[in-house]
Amino acid sequence: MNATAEPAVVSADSITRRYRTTHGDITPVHEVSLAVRRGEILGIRGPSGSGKSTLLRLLAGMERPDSGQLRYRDRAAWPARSRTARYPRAGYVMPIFQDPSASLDPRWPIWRTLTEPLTASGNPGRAALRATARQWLDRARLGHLDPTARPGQISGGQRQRVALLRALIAEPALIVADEPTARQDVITAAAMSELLTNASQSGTAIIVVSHDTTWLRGIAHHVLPLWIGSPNSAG
Ligand SMILES: Nc1ncnc2c1ncn2[C@@H]1O[C@H](COP(=O)(O)OP(=O)(O)OP(=O)(O)O)[C@@H](O)[C@H]1O
Repeated sequence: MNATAEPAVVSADSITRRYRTTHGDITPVHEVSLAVRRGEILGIRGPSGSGKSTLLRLLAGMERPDSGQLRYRDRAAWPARSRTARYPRAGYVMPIFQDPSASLDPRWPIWRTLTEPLTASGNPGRAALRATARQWLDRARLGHLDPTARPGQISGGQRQRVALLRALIAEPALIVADEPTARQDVITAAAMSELLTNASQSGTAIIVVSHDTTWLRGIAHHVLPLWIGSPNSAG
């Protein structure tokens, strides 16, 4: 099978998500179509309330579209009547949320959070895991952090970088990241760009939401602009 025939890591065909609120129905995601292949980075931008986070939740399989088709590789993501999305394998998608606390266990030291995905296929030992964690922390300009610190003992921006590192170490097929640079300065945002670009060059498909259009244009192969209340497509 050649690269062009390979199915997209994730594709959406006219997906729509509607919420019922006390003020009536709202449809933050309306007939969005896109496809992201191995090694591609799709950027998503749009004004506040245009449905960026909702779309990421749909693409990560955390919420089911009300209509339209979501596919992982060439399989429907949501089997009929299923309450959970169907992934081709465990760890297929790694989401990185705006609030990184959601993906970091407050009781665990950073080194353990980072290297936990590596212990799924055997335990290389605490010293080796700590050394690996330190190497990754260096790459995100976090080499000065105490790897035994808990998430509550580091800053919000540092937590966000730790959440990104955790996702990268897990080597998923797809990363969806919501505003990963929102709390970063220019230098750390550049370090995150480099990490994401390296991951995409190793084959990871990446979907990233950002308000920072300059940063997004620098990193993404395509950018999908969202507006409030209109159909969108990309890929
Ligand atoms: N679970 C929900 N129930 C009801 N309404 C929701 C729900 N989730 C999101 N919304 C509404 O959908 C709209 C889009 O929200 P969403 O968070 O996707 O926008 P966004 O583009 O990510 O915004 P921001 O840039 O401010 O983070 C908003 O009006 C929001 O209030």
